[in-house]
Amino acid sequence: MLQAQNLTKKYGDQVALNSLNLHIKKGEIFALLGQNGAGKTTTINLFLGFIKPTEGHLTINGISVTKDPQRTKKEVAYIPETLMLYPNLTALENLKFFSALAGFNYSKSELTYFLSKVGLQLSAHDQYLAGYSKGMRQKVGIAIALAKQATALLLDEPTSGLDPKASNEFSQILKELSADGTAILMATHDIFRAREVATHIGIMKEGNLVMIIEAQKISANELENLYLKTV
Ligand SMILES: Nc1ncnc2c1ncn2[C@@H]1O[C@H](COP(=O)(O)OP(=O)(O)OP(=O)(O)O)[C@@H](O)[C@H]1O
Repeated sequence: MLQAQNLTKKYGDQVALNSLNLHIKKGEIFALLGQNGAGKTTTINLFLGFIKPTEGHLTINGISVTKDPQRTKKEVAYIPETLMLYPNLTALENLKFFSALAGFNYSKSELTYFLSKVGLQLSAHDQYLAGYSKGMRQKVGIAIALAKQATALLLDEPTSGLDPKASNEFSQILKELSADGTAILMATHDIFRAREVATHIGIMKEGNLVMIIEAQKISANELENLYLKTV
């Protein structure tokens, strides 16, 4: 689903990402861990087509991101740390707008279904986003991903600033999405959350993916120790 082969990004002499090989399959959640500047956001931005690789190839659902960016943009949904939604529109209006941009014209009951599926209570659907908490806005972001029928979801530090309950709820929604077949790539600094939600964890250091771990095979403590030894 999400595939990178020898993917490299350089800024002059600075190697932001060095020959990354990665394959995230349908239904997998891959969490990227690593210190500031390790190359996590660079990886996500390359998949989004925001930046171009210096070398290597990357595909989403078999489609080349560099050769056919318009098609790959339709395949992915993106949730950054701070989601850019319209504060003066309601959740329903935001969802209608962004799904229309992706070419979908949903009825109100379909839009309501998506917002309810991500755990937004009915009374909030008609409220302006200006009054939403960060956790509620992130849920609207996931609803947009659902409405877009995205095959892959990319997230950059999505739970940063969320309280533990909101973060837990968000993780449960990610698990449901992956169970429905979405491939998920997530950059995070939250080791505990990564172990809890991901199927695979990659540790990055200085532009290199130095280790891939199956999340179920390691405890949170072991992962933290491994991380501290590695970075
Ligand atoms: N536009 C740019 N010009 C020059 N160097 C850049 C640019 N963007 C990123 N870099 C460099 O690439 C490297 C990787 O950065 P990246 O943002 O991918 O790290 P990160 O792992 O996401 O870090 P953080 O945890 O702080 O978000 C860093 O050394 C960074 O300074």
